[in-house]
Amino acid sequence: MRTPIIAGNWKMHKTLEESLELVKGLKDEVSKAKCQVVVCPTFLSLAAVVQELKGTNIDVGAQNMHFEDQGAYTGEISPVMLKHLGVKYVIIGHSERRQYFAETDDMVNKKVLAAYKHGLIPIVCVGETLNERESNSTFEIIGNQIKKGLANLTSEQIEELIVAYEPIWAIGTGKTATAQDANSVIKYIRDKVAQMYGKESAEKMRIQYGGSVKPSTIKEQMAQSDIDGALVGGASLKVDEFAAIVNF
Ligand SMILES: O=C(CO)COP(=O)(O)O
Repeated sequence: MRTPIIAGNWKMHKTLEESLELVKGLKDEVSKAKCQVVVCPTFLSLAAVVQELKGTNIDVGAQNMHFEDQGAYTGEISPVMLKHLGVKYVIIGHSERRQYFAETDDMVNKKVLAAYKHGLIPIVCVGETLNERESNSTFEIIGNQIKKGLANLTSEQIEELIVAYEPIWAIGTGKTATAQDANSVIKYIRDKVAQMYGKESAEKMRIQYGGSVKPSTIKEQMAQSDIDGALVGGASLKVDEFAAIVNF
């Protein structure tokens, strides 16, 4: 049995004060959640949010990081820095990073390896554009992202890793993939990983769905055979909505 994991990706939202207000509100509301709960604030709020959530059932993740330990990379944050803060997860290869900051599968792979080097658990995002979906290349695109992004890992690392399947056309648009469609792509991801690392490890790996997840969509999504959680954007910015999702 895979324990469900639901994470909030706050993207570039919330000042430090607003971040603290959100997690203070969330603490009690999600204390009885049956899934693992993660929030991913901006870098500037990470330290304070980690402190505020000590002793609660909410873990903290970062939204990105560099793959080097340190160096002349102006404006970047390293895995060492995240680990020292008490951050547990890191989102890698979000489609917005790929689209606006030119992240490639090769960089994604370097970041995944760097995350493990420093004891962080990666949440690796994959997903197809609307064009790719309409030209029937979803499986090919996702297959390549998985093959390249998850190269050179051990089966133990795969068992800990989290993949987030986020169809790009469903992000922030209010359109969700049907739960059945999402489940079939997620099953494909699991098969692909099974080819690379064996069925046993692939069965342990958790795969989230992301893209306009709301309180009204989560139940059906979580009822699917292979969907093990959600990566939530917009709806993770409000206490009542994120709490309703997590307590699905
Ligand atoms: O990109 C997402 C989470 O990483 C999804 O965002 P929305 O839930 O706002 O569509």
